Amino acid sequence: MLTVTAEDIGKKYRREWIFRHVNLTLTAGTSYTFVGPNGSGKSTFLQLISGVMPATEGKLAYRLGDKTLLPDDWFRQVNIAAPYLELIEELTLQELLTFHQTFKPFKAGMATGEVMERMFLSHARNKEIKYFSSGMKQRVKLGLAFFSDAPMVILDEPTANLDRQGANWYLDEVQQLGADRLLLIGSNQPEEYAFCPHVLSVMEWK
Ligand SMILES: Nc1ncnc2c1ncn2[C@@H]1O[C@H](COP(=O)(O)OP(=O)(O)OP(=O)(O)O)[C@@H](O)[C@H]1O
Repeated sequence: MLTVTAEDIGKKYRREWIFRHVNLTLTAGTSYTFVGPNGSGKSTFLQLISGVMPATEGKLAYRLGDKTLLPDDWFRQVNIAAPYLELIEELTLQELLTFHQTFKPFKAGMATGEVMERMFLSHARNKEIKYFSSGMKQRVKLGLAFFSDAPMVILDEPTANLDRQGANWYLDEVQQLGADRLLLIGSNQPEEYAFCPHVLSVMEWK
């Protein structure tokens, strides 16, 4: 089981502390949602937790069972879908999924065709991502996060750009993530995380 521990972490941009003295342990097998108004620090916190951005102070540790992982190995544990992460626009969907699989395989037994079906995007397999609508791109981002094989899934603003049908698809798939996963969500939309047992406000870290 994956455990991520934050010990007294804080993040400062220029002279402004976004949050400080954050202590928590996130354990696989459940989900956590981080809420707060625009600009409160949800995305910043999730980027710190995923290891893509360093904290200004404090310590972050990933443990798999009793083994502490080196930061270089953290990215293998994380699937992340977020507005600031771009897809490779020049590739077709088929090419993107094939490329993605070379560094992060899909869950056991899933081929690219099945992944496209689960995204409801099989009809667009030969279309370049740059010609996808914003909602189609969001389905690709979420699908990569749902169906790639890693113990932690981070979803920042998961239903951004999705229509009602897309939002229902998200709710259906997110609740099918394995019971051994660690799911982290950044959200301002209660319907995105109604199922989530742990809701934490980043405003409490100011
Ligand atoms: N690269 C950066 N340089 C300077 N300040 C930044 C940078 N990135 C974010 N900030 C600031 O950090 C604060 C937190 O931003 P963040 O994007 O984490 O908030 P958020 O809660 O995710 O907001 P939203 O709900 O609008 O997505 C904001 O005041 C923002 O202006």
